[in-house]
Amino acid sequence: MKRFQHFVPNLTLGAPVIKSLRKHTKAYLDCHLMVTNPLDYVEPLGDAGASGFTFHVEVSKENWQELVKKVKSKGMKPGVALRPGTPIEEVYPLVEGENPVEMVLVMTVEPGFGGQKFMPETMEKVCVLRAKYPSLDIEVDGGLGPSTIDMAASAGANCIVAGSSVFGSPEPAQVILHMRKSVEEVQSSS
Ligand SMILES: O=C(CO)[C@@H](O)[C@H](O)COP(=O)(O)O
Repeated sequence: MKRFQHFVPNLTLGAPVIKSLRKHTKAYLDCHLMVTNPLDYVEPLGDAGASGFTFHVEVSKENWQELVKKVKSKGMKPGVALRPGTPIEEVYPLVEGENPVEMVLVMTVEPGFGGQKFMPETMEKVCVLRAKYPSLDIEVDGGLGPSTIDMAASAGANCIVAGSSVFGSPEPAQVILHMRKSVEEVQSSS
């Protein structure tokens, strides 16, 4: 097994992958930086054509303002992510600051691996955020699929990250459609 990122700065899915994808698509390329030093990746990812740059609040308490400024200056949308055990209050200053993040990613599993079980207790954070910030983009990531999407959508999440449920399905388009509908239904009823 090879471990990248700390001894060397490479990421398995880093700027070279984004650069290659960008040649073939105009799609929104959402990058979630599960690293301790996100600042080091702003320039390479921006130059490669990333659309969104989400860093973790747990590692950015000292420099989030600088990070947000730099991310915006590279034409990307700044987001902040938090682990299941991190209190939601920690992101408030980043949403309410002079130069705010534009998306909050509430992790619904411990970051690191696909295929984990959705943690329903994280939905309380989504509800609190949605009540406080009606127009904020709220993303959820981990264990999302047809059996969990309604919980996330009704809590107020509007950006859904899904791996196993989509790529493990014989009908990925149907799974995406199902999740999209669930989010749209909540949006049209509120
Ligand atoms: O990488 C992580 C968590 O860090 C995963 O949560 C994937 O982003 C989504 O995978 P599934 O949970 O949908 O398999």
